Amino acid sequence: MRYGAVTAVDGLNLRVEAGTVTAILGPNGAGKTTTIETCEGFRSPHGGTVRVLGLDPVAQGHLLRPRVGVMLQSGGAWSGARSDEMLRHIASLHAHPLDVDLLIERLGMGSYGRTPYRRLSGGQQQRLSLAMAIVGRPELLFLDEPTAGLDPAARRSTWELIAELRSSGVTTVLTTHFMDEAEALSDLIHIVDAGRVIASGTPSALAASGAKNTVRFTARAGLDLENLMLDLPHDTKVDEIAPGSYVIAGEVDPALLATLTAWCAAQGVLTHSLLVERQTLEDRFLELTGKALR
Ligand SMILES: Nc1ncnc2c1ncn2[C@@H]1O[C@H](COP(=O)(O)OP(=O)(O)OP(=O)(O)O)[C@@H](O)[C@H]1O
Repeated sequence: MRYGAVTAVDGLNLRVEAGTVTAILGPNGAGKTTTIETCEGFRSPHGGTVRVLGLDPVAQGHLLRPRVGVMLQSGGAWSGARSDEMLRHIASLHAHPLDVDLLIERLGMGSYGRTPYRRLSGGQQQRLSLAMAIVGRPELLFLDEPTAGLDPAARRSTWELIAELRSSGVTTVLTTHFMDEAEALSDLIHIVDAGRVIASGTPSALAASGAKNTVRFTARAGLDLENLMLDLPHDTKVDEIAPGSYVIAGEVDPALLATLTAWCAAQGVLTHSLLVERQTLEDRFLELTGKALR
């Protein structure tokens, strides 16, 4: 997919299994929204093949739209329409919509049902957009940053809703910048950068796939680390990052801990604290995509 001279998505391969939640993560400008909008049929790809529920989203959009729910990153609603009116209108376009009153109650939208869309807060607009995406009982949901701007309670209730939809067989593809959200909700995560998928896996497998875990310990300053390294596996790194504060990076397993404590005992060193830190999904994300701002 190109915008003039900018190639936004380039050779991106991605397959989503029915009934699962898939999260697409990536830095700003990575091509997530472009990918989703191409799957929704809003953009015609300049190359490659896109099939959604077996259909071409552009040529067969009329067959696809009734089966798909879409929550855009912003907009998608008439600025002057009241939120309850809008939701009822969208519901009326579907053959078997959800009960609108129940949905309004479920998403806590009752207090602002008569407020025009343009006067809603950012979080209220988000909730209305989510309601509009699911009111038609879609088989497949595309949610572009569904919880951006939501307060913590609304965020959690959105998570619960997505999990319930999954239990009832709905397939969801979402983008997010919240790593905890991707971890909590998704069966599979794809990390996208510069228009390509650069890593895929379950949340736990992805987090565990990169640089190794670390051990931090404190003890007296100035330990003979070269001597310690002789006992540790050769690809292990040991640093004294501040006087008396040490970090070991490498394949952290029970054998490494046993070696470390045995070495300390032999040297007469008492550790004051010893902590094994697991790499998080966010650590892995930053490792893959870099820490520089774009
Ligand atoms: N309408 C457009 N016209 C020109 N360039 C665009 C347009 N939309 C997106 N781009 C460019 O395409 C690239 C991918 O943008 P896209 O919105 O898909 O990224 P994203 O991963 O969704 O980012 P974000 O996390 O910031 O939402 C960026 O370089 C962006 O500047």
